[in-house]
Amino acid sequence: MNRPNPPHIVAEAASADPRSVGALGLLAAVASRFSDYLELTKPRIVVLELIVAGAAAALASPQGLNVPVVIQALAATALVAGSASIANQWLERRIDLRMRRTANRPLPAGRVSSAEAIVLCVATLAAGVAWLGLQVNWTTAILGVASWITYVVIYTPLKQISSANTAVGAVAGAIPILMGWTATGAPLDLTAWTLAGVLFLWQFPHFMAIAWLYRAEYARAGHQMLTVVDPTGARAGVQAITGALLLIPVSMIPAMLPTSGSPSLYSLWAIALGGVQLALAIRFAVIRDESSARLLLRATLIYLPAWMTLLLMVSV
Ligand code: HEM
Ligand SMILES: CC(C)=CCC/C(C)=C/CC/C(C)=C/COP(=O)(O)OP(=O)(O)O
Repeated sequence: MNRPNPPHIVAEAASADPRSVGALGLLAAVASRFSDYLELTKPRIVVLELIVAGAAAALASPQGLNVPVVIQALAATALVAGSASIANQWLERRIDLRMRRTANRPLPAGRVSSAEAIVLCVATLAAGVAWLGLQVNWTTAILGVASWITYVVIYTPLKQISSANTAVGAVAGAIPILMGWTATGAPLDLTAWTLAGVLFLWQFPHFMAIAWLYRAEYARAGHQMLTVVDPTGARAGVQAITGALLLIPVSMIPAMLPTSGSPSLYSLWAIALGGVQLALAIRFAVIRDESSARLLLRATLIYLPAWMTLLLMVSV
């Protein structure tokens, strides 16, 4: 809201019709407000969650996807996930001021008020849960509430208390893939739990790289991340490797199930993808410098959509 306009906009505005300036100014104000609200929802995490949930829905519907229902499930999941991130940022609005990465977020920077954030949080949660329950099914709605509670009520305060927070956050982060599955009406079978298992394990290499990159900031904020508890990074390296390693056999399970079309092709690619991620986790654990952490983080962000694409390509 308080961002100054670039000079060319100010100059153009000065010579324009006052009515159009008013309209333009209003439009700019609305757009800026909307972008602050959007930022509160951590949209990039939501988008990746929706990609994996959408892929899970496709995998759960070998007979063909019920597109209108799945689109509604994804939109409603985005509302619930967005609400969780708003609640997380509201709870951490003072703590976030202590980290450069988060200090300019809409709440700590004062661009959005507490009252606005609370209204948005409650409205998106209520709309998302009702939408899921009434238009999709109540199993998916309950999973959404479970993920919201795990993230907001357990994970967020636990960040200040114990490095076990990451495992709890990983549960919250893995639930949306189950939501994509149940949105189709399919029961939670071994394949569904396997997908959730991969997403759960994936978060260890993903986050240990981040925990290393921002270890000084986390320490300043009082967050008990593993790289704060053990500043050498050795334990973070072990957790990154453990997650990346266990993920390979778990990601193999779909190849053994009857729903899989080309098991050997799938296995080969899944081992290759998981292998690259594991190699980078080992490199990070051994070197423990900024570039090895950044490379691992980038690899994790590629792994997930690549693995889901692979699953979709080879499944029935
Ligand atoms: C324990 C669980 C997790 C933790 C603690 C965590 C934490 C973080 C943090 C702090 C960042 C920002 C990194 C930066 O600013 O450089 C980040 C980036 C990201 N995370 Fe996670 N994350 C977790 C799980 C997930 C899950 C489940 C997803 C989605 C499936 C996800 C998707 C992303 C994406 C797409 C980015 C890049 C976004 C950007 O560029 O800002 N994360 N994560
Ligand atoms: C349907 C539903 C409720 C889905 C929830 C999905 C979701 C928001 C997953 C996030 C996983 C996670 C632990 C992110 C890090 O938060 P952080 O607080 O460590 O990140 P920060 O330091 O950037 O705030």
